[in-house]
Amino acid sequence: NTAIPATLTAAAQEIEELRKTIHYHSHRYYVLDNPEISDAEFDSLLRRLIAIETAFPSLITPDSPSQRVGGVPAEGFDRVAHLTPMLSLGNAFSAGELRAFDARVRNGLDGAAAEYVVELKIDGLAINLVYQNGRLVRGATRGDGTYGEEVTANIRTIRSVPLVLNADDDIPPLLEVRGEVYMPRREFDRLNRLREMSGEPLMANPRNAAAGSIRQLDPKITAERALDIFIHGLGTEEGLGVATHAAMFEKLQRLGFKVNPHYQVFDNIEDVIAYCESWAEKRVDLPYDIDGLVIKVNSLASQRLLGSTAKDPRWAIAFKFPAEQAAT
Ligand SMILES: NC(=O)c1cc2c(N)ncc(C(N)=O)c2s1
Repeated sequence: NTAIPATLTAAAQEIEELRKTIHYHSHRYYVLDNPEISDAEFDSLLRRLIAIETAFPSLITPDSPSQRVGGVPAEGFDRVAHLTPMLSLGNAFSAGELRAFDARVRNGLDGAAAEYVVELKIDGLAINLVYQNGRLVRGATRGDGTYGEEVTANIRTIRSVPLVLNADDDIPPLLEVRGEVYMPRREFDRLNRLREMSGEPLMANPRNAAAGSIRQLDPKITAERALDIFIHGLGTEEGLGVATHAAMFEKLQRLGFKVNPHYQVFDNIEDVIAYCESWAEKRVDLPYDIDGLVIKVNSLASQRLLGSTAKDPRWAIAFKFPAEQAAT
């Protein structure tokens, strides 16, 4: 409980150091799930930052870790245009349909063999994030793919969303990324137990709960929900400098983004099929819901060659598990 700095300059200096330290430990805890300090030590750093910012409010910036707890409620959500439209995905429901997808891809690449990245399809809410010079400037829902709802204040409350990017690697001046916001099943159960005790209607499933939490007008309510995110795609970018989807994941992780660890690269569709089918059972052990897997051509140049239809990319497809039989 050392004294609050006496001057604005000293306060700005200590705030800058505190933000760097808090950002580092927040990344280790929420993104890497590998903290170096105790929760108590982390909380005391955050309390010190908030105390100094309270004494010097002119030093508060939107990307300060103190802003995670949510700002003032919004009247409504503005409509914003995504820099690059967010496409949907074609679906495959069988191994045969995946083989057909592979044949189309190889045909589109004049017979060249294709390398695929296979990722879990998170059952959450699609979100678009824009970073300018390494700072989060906007978060939006998918909407109709071209326009979405501006929910930046709510996105800032998600601890695994970096407010500033790690400077260890060269930071692209402009970066638009897509991900899936989800509610871990344990958090969903916790919230429903609270609702049960207070006689409120229960939430139907984690996906609806995540969507409802992101669409709260009051960010303080969003901040009380332990939402999480996995970043899985790129929109507009300047200077990212990667040639494959897998290299993009490595770069995004170095920049501080949370990427789902279960992605794998395969050089043939039979291995892709085996991996997809192995998750039909394994998924029950995950702390979040998935409704399938997403298969993407790994080479970004090949993705560009294959292009997209008005709706979906020709270089990606979802492998869907049979829908859960509704609990009767
Ligand atoms: N609609 C889409 O394009 C996607 C939707 C999803 C989703 N729900 N989860 C994961 C991924 C992924 N790993 O790419 C994608 S891609």
